[in-house]
Amino acid sequence: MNDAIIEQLTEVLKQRRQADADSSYVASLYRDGREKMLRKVGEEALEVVLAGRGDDDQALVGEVADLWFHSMVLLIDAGLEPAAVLQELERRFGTSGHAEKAARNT
Ligand SMILES: N=c1c2ncn([C@@H]3O[C@H](COP(=O)(O)OP(=O)(O)OP(=O)(O)O)[C@@H](O)[C@H]3O)c2ncn1[C@@H]1O[C@H](COP(=O)(O)O)[C@@H](O)[C@H]1O
Repeated sequence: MNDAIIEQLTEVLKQRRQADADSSYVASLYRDGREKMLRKVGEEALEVVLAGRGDDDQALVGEVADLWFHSMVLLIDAGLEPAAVLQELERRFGTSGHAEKAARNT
């Protein structure tokens, strides 16, 4: 498995800002703008929900990959680094969700 895929894909997604929308799907998302990206994220999230109700493991993995991919494009379009999400997960690592929520309410 390629552990560096998020980093590598991030570089490709940034390079695609200069690419031709006719030959690059990512460039076509940048061209079509934020609303198109948000619509894709919403669609892919729904597809994750539908696949999660089914029993096709590969379909679920594929839909989550589509959601992660489109979320990465959104983050880059917003001037953020996908790695920031990894850092946030790392920051949360080891803190129980219940404990974190209780700390928020005190
Ligand atoms: N990981 C992905 C990736 N995952 C999903 N997709 C595309 O996301 C699109 C969305 O899937 P849908 O089923 O919703 O497609 P659709 O109905 O054709 O989409 P719409 O017409 O509704 O926009 C499909 O065209 C998929 O091919 C991706 N396209 C690109 N990448 C990566 O991005 C790189 C750059 O891609 P290009 O910019 O196209 O060269 C590629 O080398 C890959 O590494």
